[in-house]
Amino acid sequence: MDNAYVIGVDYGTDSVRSVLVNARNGQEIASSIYHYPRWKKGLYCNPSINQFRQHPLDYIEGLEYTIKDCLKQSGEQISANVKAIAVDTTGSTPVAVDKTGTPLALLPAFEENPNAMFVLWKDHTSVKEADEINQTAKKFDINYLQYVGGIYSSEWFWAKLLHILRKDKAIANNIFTWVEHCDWIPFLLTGGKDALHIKRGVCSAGHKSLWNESFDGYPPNEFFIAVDPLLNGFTDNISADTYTADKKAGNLCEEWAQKLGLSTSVVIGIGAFDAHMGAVGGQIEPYYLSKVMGTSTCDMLVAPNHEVDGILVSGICGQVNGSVIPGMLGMEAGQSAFGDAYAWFKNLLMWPLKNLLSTNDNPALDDLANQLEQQIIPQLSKLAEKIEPNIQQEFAIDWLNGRRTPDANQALKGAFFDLNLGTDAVQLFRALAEATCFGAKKIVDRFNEQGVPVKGLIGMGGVARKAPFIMQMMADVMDMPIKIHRSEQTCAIGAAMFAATAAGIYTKVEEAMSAMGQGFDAEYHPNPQRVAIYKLRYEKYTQMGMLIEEKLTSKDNILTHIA
Ligand SMILES: Nc1ncnc2c1ncn2[C@@H]1O[C@H](COP(=O)(O)OP(=O)(O)O)[C@@H](O)[C@H]1O
Ligand SMILES: O=C(CO)[C@@H](O)[C@@H](O)COP(=O)(O)O
Repeated sequence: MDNAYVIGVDYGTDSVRSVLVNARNGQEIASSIYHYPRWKKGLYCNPSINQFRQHPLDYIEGLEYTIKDCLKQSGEQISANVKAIAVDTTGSTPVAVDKTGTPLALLPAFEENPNAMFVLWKDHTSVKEADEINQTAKKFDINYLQYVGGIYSSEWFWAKLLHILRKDKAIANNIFTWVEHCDWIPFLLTGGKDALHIKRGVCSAGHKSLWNESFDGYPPNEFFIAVDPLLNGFTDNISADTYTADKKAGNLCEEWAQKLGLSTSVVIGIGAFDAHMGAVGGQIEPYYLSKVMGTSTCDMLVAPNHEVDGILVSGICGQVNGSVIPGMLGMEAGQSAFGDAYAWFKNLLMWPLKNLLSTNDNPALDDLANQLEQQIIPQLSKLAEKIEPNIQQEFAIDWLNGRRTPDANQALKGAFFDLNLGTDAVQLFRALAEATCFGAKKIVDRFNEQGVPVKGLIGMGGVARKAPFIMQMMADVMDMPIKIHRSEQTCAIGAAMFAATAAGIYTKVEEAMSAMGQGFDAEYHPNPQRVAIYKLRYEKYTQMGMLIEEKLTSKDNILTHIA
C-alpha cells in the first residue's frame, strides 16, 4: 500500500481531466486536461435545435493524452506502481454501438454522422420522445417512473435512443445496443469485444435507464413496445446485472496497456456519472446536498436506506440504491444551465468583438478580444456584488436550457423582468446569477417538503471555486452556510477513490474518502439582511415562474397556436 497510485479520469462537457494520486493519502502527483478539439470547433452540434453531439475520437484521444501526460509528469517509479484507473463521465450521454461494442461513428460509413456519436447530456432533441414515455407510463399499473422522480427527461437514455432510431434509418439498421459513455470507457479500457458483455453501472442504469431492483431490471419489453415498436427487443441486449462503482470492471487490456505504458495488472473500475463520483471526491455526508456547480449543476444527496425507506421524492433525477455510496440511497437533482447561463450572457456581450471586429491580420486585436472575454464574468461579478438587492430590481428566470429539477421540463425557457432604460449589463448579470441561486433553492425546498431534510450544503466544481460572489449569494438565498471543497478536481479525485476501492486498497469507498479526501477551504455564511430581501424576491421568482409555466402549457397559449 505504501507505493500505490491510482488514476481518476473525469469526462466533463468541454474537456477530459485525469489525475494521478497517491492512494494512501490522496496527494495529487499529476494532473492533465484535454479540450475536445472537434467539440471546440462546434462540429456535429446545432445549438438552435439543442443538438449537442460528441465524437468518440474526442474521448479516446483525450483519454490517451491525459493519462500519458500524468505518467510523464510522475516519472517511471510512480508509473510502475499505478494500481487502478476509474472513470466518470457526464450523463445521460449514450451512443449507438455495433455487436462488437464499437460506436458507429468509429466505422467509416458513419464517421461524420452526428446520430452515430455520443448524444451529450444537454442535447434536448428528444423532448417529444420523453413526453411519449411519460404518457405511456401512465397506462401501466406499475409506475416505472417512480424511482426517477415521476417524470422521464429528454436528457435521458431511452428518449434519446428513440429519437435517433426515428431520425436515422441507417443507425436503426446498424445499432446493436445503446451505451452510456461511463459504461463504454471501462469496456474500451478492458478490451471488450462483445457488446453483450458491457458492464452497466447501477448509477447510469438506475438514474437514466429505468433500471431498478424492484423491477428485476428494466421495465418489460411490452412497456417499450407501447412507447414505440422501434424499441422492441432493446432490453434483450442489455444485461439486467448492474454494478456499483467500487467494483472492478476488469483489467487493462494489452492494447491499452501498451498504448499507455502500463501493465495489464492495472484494475479498471466500473464507471459512474461525474456528479456521483464528484460527491465522493467532495466528501459527501448523509443529508448534505453536494452541489457540483459547473456548466450545469448536479445536486447529490445520500441517506442510509433504512432511514428513507418508502420515501419517493417526486420531480428529481432519480433515487438509486448504491449510485453514490454502496449501501446508501443516492438521490440526484440538478439545474440544466448554471455556469452555462453566465457563459451565454458573456457570449452575448462578446457579440461585437466576435462579429464586427476584423482581427484578420492583427493578432494583437485577437489577443485583446480574448483577454476581454476572460474578464467579463469576473468583472461583472465584482460590480454586481456591490449592488444591494431590493424588491423592485430586475430579476430573471434561469430556465435557459429548460428545467432539470424539480419537475423536469426541457421546453421551458428563461426570461428577464422589470427592465427599464437604466438597466445595464451588471444588473442583468446580477439578476441572472440570482435566478440560478433561486433555481438551486427550489431543489432544496423539494427535498425538505418530501421528507428528506437537507442539513447542509457542499459546493464544488468550477463555479464553486471561481465565484465567491455567487457562493455568497447562494448562502444568502438558501439561508444556510455552504462549505467549499478544497479540491480543484473533485470528480476526478472521486474517480481515484473508487479506483483505489476497486483495486482492493480500501474495503469500502468511505475509507478511501476519509483517507484520500482533501477537506474544505472556504465556508460562506448567510448575511441576515440579504436573507430577508431574497426571501421576498424568491417569492416573486416562484410566482413569475408559475405564470410562465402555466402560459406555456395552457391550451389557449397564443405561441402554441402560432407554432
Ligand atoms: N468567475 C466565474 N464566475 C462564475 N462562473 C464562472 C466563472 N468562470 C467560469 N465560470 C463558469 O464555469 C463553467 C465551467 O465550469 P467547470 O466546472 O470548469 O466545467 P464543467 O461543468 O464542464 O465540468 C462555465 O459554464 C463558466 O461559465
Ligand atoms: O447530469 C449529469 C449527471 O447525471 C451531469 O453529467 C451533467 O449535468 C454534466 O455535468 P457538468 O456540468 O459537465 O459537470
